[in-house]
Amino acid sequence: MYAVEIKGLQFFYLGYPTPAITVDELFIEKGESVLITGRSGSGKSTLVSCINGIIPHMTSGDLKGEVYVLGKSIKDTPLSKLSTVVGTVLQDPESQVVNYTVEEEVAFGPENLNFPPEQIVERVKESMEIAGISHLWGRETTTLSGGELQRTVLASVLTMRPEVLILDEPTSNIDPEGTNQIFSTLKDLRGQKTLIIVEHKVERVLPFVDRVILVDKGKVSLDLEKDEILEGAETLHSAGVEVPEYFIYAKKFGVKSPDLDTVKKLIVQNNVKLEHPKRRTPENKILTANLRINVKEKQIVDFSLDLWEGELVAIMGKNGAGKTTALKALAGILDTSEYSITGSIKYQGEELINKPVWYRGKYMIYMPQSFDLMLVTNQVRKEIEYSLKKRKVKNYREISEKYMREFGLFEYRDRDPTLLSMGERRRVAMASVLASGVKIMLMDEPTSGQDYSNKMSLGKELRQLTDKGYTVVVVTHDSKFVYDFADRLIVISDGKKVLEGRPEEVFISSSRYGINPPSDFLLRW
Ligand SMILES: Nc1ncnc2c1ncn2[C@@H]1O[C@H](COP(=O)(O)OP(=O)(O)OP(=O)(O)O)[C@@H](O)[C@H]1O
Ligand SMILES: Nc1ncnc2c1ncn2[C@@H]1O[C@H](COP(=O)(O)OP(=O)(O)OP(=O)(O)O)[C@@H](O)[C@H]1O
Repeated sequence: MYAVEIKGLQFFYLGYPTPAITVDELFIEKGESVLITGRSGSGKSTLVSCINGIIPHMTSGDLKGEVYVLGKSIKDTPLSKLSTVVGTVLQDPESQVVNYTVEEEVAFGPENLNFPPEQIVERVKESMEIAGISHLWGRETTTLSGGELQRTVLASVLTMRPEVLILDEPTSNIDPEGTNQIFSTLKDLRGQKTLIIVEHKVERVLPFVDRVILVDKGKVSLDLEKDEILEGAETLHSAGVEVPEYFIYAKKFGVKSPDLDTVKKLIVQNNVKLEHPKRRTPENKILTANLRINVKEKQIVDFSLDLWEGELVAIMGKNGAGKTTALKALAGILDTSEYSITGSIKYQGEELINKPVWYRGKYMIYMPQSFDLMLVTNQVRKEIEYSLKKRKVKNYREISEKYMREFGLFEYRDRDPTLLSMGERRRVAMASVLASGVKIMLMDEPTSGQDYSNKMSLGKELRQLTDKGYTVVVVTHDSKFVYDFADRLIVISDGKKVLEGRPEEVFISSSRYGINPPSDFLLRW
């Protein structure tokens, strides 16, 4: 029996004439680990929704063909039954968490199925251990960091002991070291578990899978054994998937398997010159901050930060290191009834530590991972004018037009921003932030869940902003993005700054803090 068997599948979302996914035949063996990759919107999530039964049980549309999971037809099996054989960790963990404490959340599935209490406790302990969150027993789910939340969802799926486990972009919020630990553990369960991992970043997941499937424009366009990956490198790259540079060189040099050391030797032998990306050294320091943040007597951040005009600074660190808390404290949006914040935040000499958020908003703003949370109106034009009017800018119509043109939004000026693509929504949010007059953008994980081309556009847009003198701080787990675009990298561990410098300087010793250097850096080092 196959773990997954698909024949003649087509799915049409309600009201759409073309199918979002078409698969003639696809078989996944029991115990196999498969990576499903492809650019944003290619149909990956639609495909996995047809495997876990979200389609057709929770999504309206027309499903043609057959999908069997461990012999059960997804059409004829209710979701409550399917959830015991196939578990899914979604990209957006917040939407999946419903309980007050971590252990309640993890126990939720087996409790609903009326398992005996001793069995529930045993399963909860086991899955919290696998997900690396045993220390979070008793914690309220609303106080968790993004990565801790994603691990909680993973544990809650594992308690059902599903034979097929689907992870939709599991590395988007989990730090690289954590991702490796989780995948290694899951791989040890081989033979018992079938793993289906949806991910844009092939390199991250490749060590843990047997097979790579590319979905492009709603169809499976490559289905390769891991050893054949180089044959598909260019196809993957042109389908918008992030493929490391050494794969492309390996293919050029006729190397059979993508081995970084072999490729490095050949680069030297062939006299290929590879440089690090250009960094800039800005001159005007604009901000000096020292922050100590406590919650319930426990110090979670003790951090100093200097910022210069026109630079792009990246902050990296393990899950729970204190990155989000530090950014929110700078912007003045941490709830002071819960967190105690002391220290100093000086913007061009002016002390802001006791100033309210609206006042600091003149200089800096916190942008959450989901830009959508920042959109307040139903028209692109109004969105940008709103920021200008708040600042009482008189010629707001003219200036808003200027911003819309700059951000390539003019043709969408009358559209509802929430109905635009992710890239377009991001540009609306950035334009309205700049229209509000800020000089420093504090961006929390803007690279998370973005495909390669979206990340490249984001990097280029941020570069254009820094060229104009804006300062951008980006919290991210994506070391390739940092290597490609940041001028400076700061690593935080346990709330403290432990490394700082140009990305290529920091990556030399970042592994000890759980940050794996990107292979593009290693190729040049
Ligand atoms: N509920 C829906 N109703 C209508 N169309 C949808 C719905 N969900 C997805 N689509 C469309 O189906 C196509 C495939 O989307 P899907 O979410 O499967 O892509 P994806 O490869 O998983 O993308 P991402 O990497 O961004 O998650 C896209 O064009 C998308 O706009
Ligand atoms: N209200 C709270 N009560 C207890 N602990 C808290 C509270 N708020 C934050 N923490 C803890 O403080 C630490 C820092 O959290 P923060 O969200 O800043 O981490 P992060 O570095 O942004 O992590 P991630 O990469 O997972 O998003 C975490 O261990 C978190 O659990």
